[in-house]
Amino acid sequence: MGVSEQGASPGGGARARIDRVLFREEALAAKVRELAERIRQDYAGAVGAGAGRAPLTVVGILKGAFVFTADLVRALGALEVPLQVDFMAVSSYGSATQTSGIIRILKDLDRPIRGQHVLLIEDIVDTGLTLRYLREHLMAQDPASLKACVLLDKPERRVVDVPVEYVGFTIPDEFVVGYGIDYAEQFRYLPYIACVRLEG
Ligand SMILES: O=P(O)(O)OC[C@H]1O[C@H](OP(=O)(O)OP(=O)(O)O)[C@H](O)[C@@H]1O
Ligand code: HPA
Ligand SMILES: [Mg+2]
Repeated sequence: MGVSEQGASPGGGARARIDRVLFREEALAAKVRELAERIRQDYAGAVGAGAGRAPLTVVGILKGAFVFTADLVRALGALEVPLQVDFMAVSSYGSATQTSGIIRILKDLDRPIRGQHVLLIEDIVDTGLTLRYLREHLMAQDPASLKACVLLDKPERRVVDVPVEYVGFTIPDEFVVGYGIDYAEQFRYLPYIACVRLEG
């Protein structure tokens, strides 16, 4: 496994090196299947067409959640959960390991979500600022329901309270990369999740 990968940051951040693997590909795949099964059970009878039902729209948050979203929607599809996929792109970290605290919407939803069940998909909840912002933004559009599914939860760094209905793994206060998650745009392509060590 390429745990000694190394790269200079094009975004001007420190050099970064993969330190240790937290979750291997197999562990991530098993967690995705487990989350999909929980979601299937919770939404049974509520999504799709027919009396008392509403469509389910999964909203993947780019860029960090692009891999998780792709895997989760396919796991839900394998369980025959009908859904539509939309994306938002937001950013607040730039090339740093500390949030700027300013969340910028780079891309909003393509289609209205009014009256639909919305499942927001995030890679990580850290300070909670991004998720809180997104929940408020989506709730203002009057969905039938709104839940969040987050692969990684780093509770030690939380600065705002925000509900998270589905959590994959709880992790310690370390900067992580891989499986869509970056440091200064590096390492998103790694099939595993690892801690990164900054040098210089
Ligand atoms: O809980 P928070 O402290 O707000 O941090 C979590 C957010 O930070 C990262 O996104 P980032 O802004 O780096 O953009 P990206 O998804 O394009 O990598 C991550 O993907 C989450 O969206
Ligand atoms: O640990 C992290 N890694 C990458 N991006 C992040 N955004 C919030 N926390 C993290
Ligand atoms: Mg993100």
